[in-house]
Amino acid sequence: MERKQVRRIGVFTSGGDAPGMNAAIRSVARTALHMGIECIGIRRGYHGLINCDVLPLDFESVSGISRQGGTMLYSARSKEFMVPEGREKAVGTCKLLGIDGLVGIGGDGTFRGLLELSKLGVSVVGIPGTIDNDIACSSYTIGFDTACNTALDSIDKLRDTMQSHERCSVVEVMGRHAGHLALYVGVACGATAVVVPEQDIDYEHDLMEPIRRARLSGRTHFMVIVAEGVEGGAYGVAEKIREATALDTRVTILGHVQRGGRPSSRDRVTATYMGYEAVKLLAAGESNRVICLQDDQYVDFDIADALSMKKSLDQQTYSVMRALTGMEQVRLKDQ
Ligand SMILES: Nc1ncnc2c1ncn2[C@@H]1O[C@H](COP(=O)(O)OP(=O)(O)O)[C@@H](O)[C@H]1O
Ligand SMILES: O=P(O)(O)OC[C@H]1O[C@](O)(COP(=O)(O)O)[C@@H](O)[C@@H]1O
Ligand SMILES: [Mg+2]
Repeated sequence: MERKQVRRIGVFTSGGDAPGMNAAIRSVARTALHMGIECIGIRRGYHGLINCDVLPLDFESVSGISRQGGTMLYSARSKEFMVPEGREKAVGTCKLLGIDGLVGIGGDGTFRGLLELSKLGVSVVGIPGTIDNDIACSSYTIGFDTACNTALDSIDKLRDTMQSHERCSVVEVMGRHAGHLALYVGVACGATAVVVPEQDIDYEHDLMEPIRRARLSGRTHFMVIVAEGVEGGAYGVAEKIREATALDTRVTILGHVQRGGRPSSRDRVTATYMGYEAVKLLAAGESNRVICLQDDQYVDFDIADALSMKKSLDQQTYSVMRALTGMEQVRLKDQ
């Protein structure tokens, strides 16, 4: 059977925004135009798809957006799309506009939505865009690098005042369910300890002892990084430290500041490649794929397979962090 020609595609951003999403939008629009395909921007994620909130994209309308944080198409979390009636309306918009394929830029939730749309006959491709870096089939998600650098800028500043006042800083980094960002930031800032939801720790051995050892060797300020998803969050961890060590402890929740700012070169370039690959797949008649980075290569993966995998914490990075913070030394001495 002859394949239907792809003449018009849609692109949208969904879930938590991430620096680099604009570069992905630009790449999708320009690659499509380059291939003779029309590109329609859908605003406000699945909410916009349900309500036909659209913005046709031409070559000029995506000019100069790569250097901007956020997303020119806005992002949203849509409850209506979670029920079949909402999804039927979204399919109705695709039919009304004659959309032959959709590129969704977002995280795991967005991909679950794409999978549902594909079951209703819409061709879909996902691009991983989230500062959480929690998509199992891809070693990298757009926004992670910029978010790490933003967190580091703040932590470097915090260090100055913590050093002056000889305090213990407990910094909460984003990640509802994932500690990738916290771990990476912890290694980069030379933290005293890092606490993530994926790894149980023995607070006395893994947190209080490294602090005491550092104090004994002359250090008078401490930096503890906590992922948002850890039970009790940064406040819970700070309370434990205060009780066990009587240190003057201060909590900083970095929050949404981590999601903003000018995207780094890594995020812009990765987003550009992924946008290009996504359109190529749709144009070739493919559907139900996620663009991934694996061993420095851009590859694609079945969405259902991608969603069935859970991304575990990088054990090499975790081991390096433990060795350098002193968390591991305490254990070895005990054995
Ligand atoms: N299981 C699902 N079925 C259909 N749509 C979903 C599903 N999970 C999430 N979505 C849609 O995707 C949106 C974004 O998901 P969310 O988890 O908030 O962000 P992210 O895509 O960044 O992980 C949700 O608001 C919802 O509209
Ligand atoms: O913007 P909101 O709704 O406050 O959500 C905050 C959450 O979004 C994130 O920034 C990104 O998560 P998603 O990519 O899954 O949307 C998480 O790190 C954070 O826990
Ligand atoms: Mg998510």
